Amino acid sequence: MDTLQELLEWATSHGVKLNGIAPERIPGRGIGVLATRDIQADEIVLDVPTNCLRTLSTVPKARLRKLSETSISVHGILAADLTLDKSTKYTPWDAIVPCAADLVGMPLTWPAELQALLPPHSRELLEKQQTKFNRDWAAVTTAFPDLRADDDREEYRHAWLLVNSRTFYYLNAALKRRRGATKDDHMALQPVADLFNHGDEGGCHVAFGSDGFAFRVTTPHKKGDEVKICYGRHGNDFLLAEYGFVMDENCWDEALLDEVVLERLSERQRGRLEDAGFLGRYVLDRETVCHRTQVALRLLCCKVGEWMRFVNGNDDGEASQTAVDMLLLELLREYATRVDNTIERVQDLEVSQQLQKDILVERWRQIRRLLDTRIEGIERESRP
Ligand SMILES: C[S@@+](CC[C@H](N)C(=O)[O-])C[C@H]1O[C@@H](n2cnc3c(N)ncnc32)[C@H](O)[C@@H]1O
Repeated sequence: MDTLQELLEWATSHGVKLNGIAPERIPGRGIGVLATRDIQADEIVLDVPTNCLRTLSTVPKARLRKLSETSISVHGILAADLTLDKSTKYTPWDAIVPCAADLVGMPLTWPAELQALLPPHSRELLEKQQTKFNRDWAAVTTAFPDLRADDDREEYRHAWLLVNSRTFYYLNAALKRRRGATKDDHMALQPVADLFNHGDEGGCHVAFGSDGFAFRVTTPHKKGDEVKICYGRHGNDFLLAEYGFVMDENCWDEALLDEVVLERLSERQRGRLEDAGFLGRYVLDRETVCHRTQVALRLLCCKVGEWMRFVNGNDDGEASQTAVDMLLLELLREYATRVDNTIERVQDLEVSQQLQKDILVERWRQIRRLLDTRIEGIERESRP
């Protein structure tokens, strides 16, 4: 029998209810969920009862006790449980989750040379991930000293990435009891529900209650349409770092301009911005730059008094807007040139797999398009 069919039979026997949907393999997106008939808005298409979830409460007690003596995260515990579980309890699920080759898009698996060429926001997220992963792995090897070989680390990293990319927000008594647990720790794995791919808008609304999770479509779907959920309002830098993919159409996409903006600022100017709460996180979205960018650039275009009045909301910035726009144009063009150079460097790298390079090049091209859109906008607006 097909592995997806086996998963469905197993899930159904555990109380999972599918209504008008079925998982299918979709080129470029692994497995996804398709409508098997026309679906009306507001229909519940999937119910996953609590007893089907993999959470802290389903980790065998002895294993959980050993791991809890370390400083491991909930994420790390769930990954350790996936690695150490040799029972047949979840065999149908194990058979369909991505294998190592399917996770090559995840930057955590990339060679350092390629990681170094990620856009700044993705790089920042990756560094946090690396720190968290290293801490979790150290904790696992403290609790289970036999797990030390490189192969074990690879296997654990694979499980850790699965948890990273397919858990849902969940809260139960065990999590409430756990000392120091934060929202980030409220994680549950859900067989079948974890097959929904991400869409930037629409799709399904996910409701979590004491009985489990219910997935309700928010818009009508035609038979054969992919039914998606939104993992959050994430730009492509985030999707790349956390999920290993990017989307051409993403209404939440944005690029970080910190590199080119911060370089222009003196120590003193950085200090002023820091004091005012405006140092860094200069964002360009699909339409314009954020207020933080306007504040930072204005410091380079105005006298300090005028800048302070703008920061305090006592000046609308109209008088300095043209100068700010011209400076922004210069910076965007400069960044566009750097993006082109980075694309060339990625393409010239010999250490990584073609697929990894393709994803990264695609991401930089998306950033280039964001820059071009704004560059053309300013050029158009500034024409007499
Ligand atoms: C929760 S799983 C979804 C099911 C997954 N496609 C599978 O085969 O198991 C999340 C992963 O699916 C893939 N994915 C989700 N949404 C996607 C999209 N819109 N485009 C491409 N890949 C996507 C990414 O690899 C992501 O890490």
